Amino acid sequence: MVVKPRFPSCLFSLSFFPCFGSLLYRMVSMSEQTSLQLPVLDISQPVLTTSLSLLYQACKGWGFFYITNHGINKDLYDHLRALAHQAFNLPLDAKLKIGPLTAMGTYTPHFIASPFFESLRVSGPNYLASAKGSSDAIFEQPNVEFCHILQQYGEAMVDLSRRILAILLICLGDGIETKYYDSEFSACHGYLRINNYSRPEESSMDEVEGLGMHTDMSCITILYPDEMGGLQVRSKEGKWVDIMPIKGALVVNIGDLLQAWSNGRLRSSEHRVVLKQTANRFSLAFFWCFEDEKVVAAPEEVVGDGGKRIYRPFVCRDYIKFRENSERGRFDKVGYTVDDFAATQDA
Ligand SMILES: O=C(O)CCC(=O)C(=O)O
Ligand SMILES: [Fe+2]
Repeated sequence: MVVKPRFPSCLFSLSFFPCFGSLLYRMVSMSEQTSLQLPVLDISQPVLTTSLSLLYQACKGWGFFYITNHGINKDLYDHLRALAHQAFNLPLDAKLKIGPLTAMGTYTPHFIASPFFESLRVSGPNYLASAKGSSDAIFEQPNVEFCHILQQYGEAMVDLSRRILAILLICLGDGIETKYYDSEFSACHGYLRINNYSRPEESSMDEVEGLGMHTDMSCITILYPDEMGGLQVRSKEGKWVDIMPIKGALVVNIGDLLQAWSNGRLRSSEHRVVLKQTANRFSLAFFWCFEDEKVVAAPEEVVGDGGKRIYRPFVCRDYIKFRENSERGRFDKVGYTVDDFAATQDA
């Protein structure tokens, strides 16, 4: 049987790739070795009902999966990477002209999240205006190419986010997508974080944390990963497992807002980035979020008959403020999550 969600192009088929955690081989004994199998959704193909249950299992267990045939080609990514490289290579005082927090964009310098990480944020819905604000602040000449490519990438991510979200709602049960997609998710907005990682050549450490353990404050995150790898997810038992990059695939993960909205049925997992090589690492993380004033509350049908509500309803903005106040300058520590903010005694 084929399920037809509202966006015809969001139909998908699914396969599995085994992902063996190479780091894990050094960290745990042989008997504890874990191999992680995450579903790979071909987002251009019809969705089979059997595939939905496999996807749901992955989202419940790990909160991560891959998508292919997503329409973002490697040339676009390479081009964006080259242009972003020019921006990150500018002197610090030029980059600081963007932020830390301006209406247009945000630049996060080294030593905020980690000594090895800096990032540039481009916000929607007008990705062109946001990119232009940053670009005009840092480049001496207008950089039209940089702005247009960020606009193209941002808009493509919005479209993908909507399609992925519709599929995830279908996973949550009959009629959930039809009843709640428009009423709950139509005012969602997104932003792109361009992540640039570098570690010093002279470090004697085998590996360093490029981005400390955290959960994402999104409904979903779409990641264009670096082919060198380094992304790791924390299992429920607390073990770190590699999310290996797959050629041509994007990585999707569930964020805190969807975990709360789904009453914990979709998992927002802790993850981090480890740097094993001295080469520059680059990733594009797109966060699809509820609007600030949204009251996040799991609907009755999602909680299920006789189910207990494990989060109290909360305003999205209040959670973001809680996270910002709790985590400033301490990204390297165990971050707070939506559980710390809104879990009820039934959690
Ligand atoms: O760079 C990566 O692979 C992951 C980045 C990430 O987790 C984030 O930006 O929230
Ligand atoms: Fe993340």
